Amino acid sequence: MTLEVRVPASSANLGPGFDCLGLSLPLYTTLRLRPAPQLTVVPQGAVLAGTPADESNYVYRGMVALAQEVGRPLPPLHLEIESEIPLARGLGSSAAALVAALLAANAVLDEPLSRPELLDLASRTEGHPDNVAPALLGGIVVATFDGQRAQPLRIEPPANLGATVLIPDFELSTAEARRVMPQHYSRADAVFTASHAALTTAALLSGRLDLLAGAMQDRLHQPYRAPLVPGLENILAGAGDHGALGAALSGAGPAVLCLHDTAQSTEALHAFLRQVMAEEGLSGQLLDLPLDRAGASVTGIFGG
Ligand SMILES: Nc1ncnc2c1ncn2[C@@H]1O[C@H](COP(=O)(O)OP(=O)(O)OP(=O)(O)O)[C@@H](O)[C@H]1O
Ligand SMILES: N[C@@H](CCO)C(=O)O
Repeated sequence: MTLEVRVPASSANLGPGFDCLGLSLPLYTTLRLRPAPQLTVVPQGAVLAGTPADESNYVYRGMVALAQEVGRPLPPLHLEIESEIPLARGLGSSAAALVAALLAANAVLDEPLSRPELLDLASRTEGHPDNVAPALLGGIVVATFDGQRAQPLRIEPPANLGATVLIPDFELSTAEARRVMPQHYSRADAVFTASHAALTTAALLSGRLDLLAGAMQDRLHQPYRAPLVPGLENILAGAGDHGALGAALSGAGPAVLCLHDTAQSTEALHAFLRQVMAEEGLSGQLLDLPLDRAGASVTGIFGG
């Protein structure tokens, strides 16, 4: 019998909610596992081509981290991993892989950790909760993290909230996109960003989508990351004039998230994004997606 864990992509920050706000998107990482005489790791499909097929695989390392946390060894396993989430694009591929690993190891070891403890461990491993919390819980999540414990609050997405995601063909690692950020900020930039993050969260919670364009402004990370993402400044400045409710760098980038009203056509927004891509010589894909509301799922049985 096989255990299957499926975890959605996520878009972190939503502009000003750096390291604390994110939403879940319906592209999935799927992990299937069963007992085996010895460890076998099989990455499947084009997205995971080139990822390690041994104990150094990120998913297996996540499983080992949970086993160490609870002081219990993992049995030998056969793991199959596949993913629809492009790597290092700002769509939470590492968070989905980690959450899948922790849920799988927890199931194999008879659930030693609760869901809140799993979120704490995932947040400690990633360093912030804004991808792992929506990956686990689905929907939109705001979360604090003190270095040990995360406090999430899940927000049910407004019914008509959709995402248009521009996914460039190039990779940008989160580590590199964090290196370009300053260590210190002016009080004015801190107040600007905190107030806009609070308004973004309140707008999402109350369904005031008309406030998002003004609310999703940030002075903490996007201005510093813009040189790494051709076209970002133009998209942030112009998406609202082409039907977007708000726009932001997705996670650490280079993907860009535009929120839209699903009752409205996204034709003008796509035309605008394609025009920016052409001006910048940028190749990539545009996807219209609903939000994922269910979060991670675990089905099947390990063993037997
Ligand atoms: N399913 C997977 N199997 C193996 N390694 C993976 C998998 N998913 C992600 N990774 C590893 O995580 C790296 C990407 O992590 P990174 O934090 O840089 O970007 P991201 O998670 O895609 O984007 P962001 O954190 O900005 O949303 C990949 O280059 C790869 O090493
Ligand atoms: N908040 C994180 C998300 C990406 O992992 C960042 O922007 O660096």
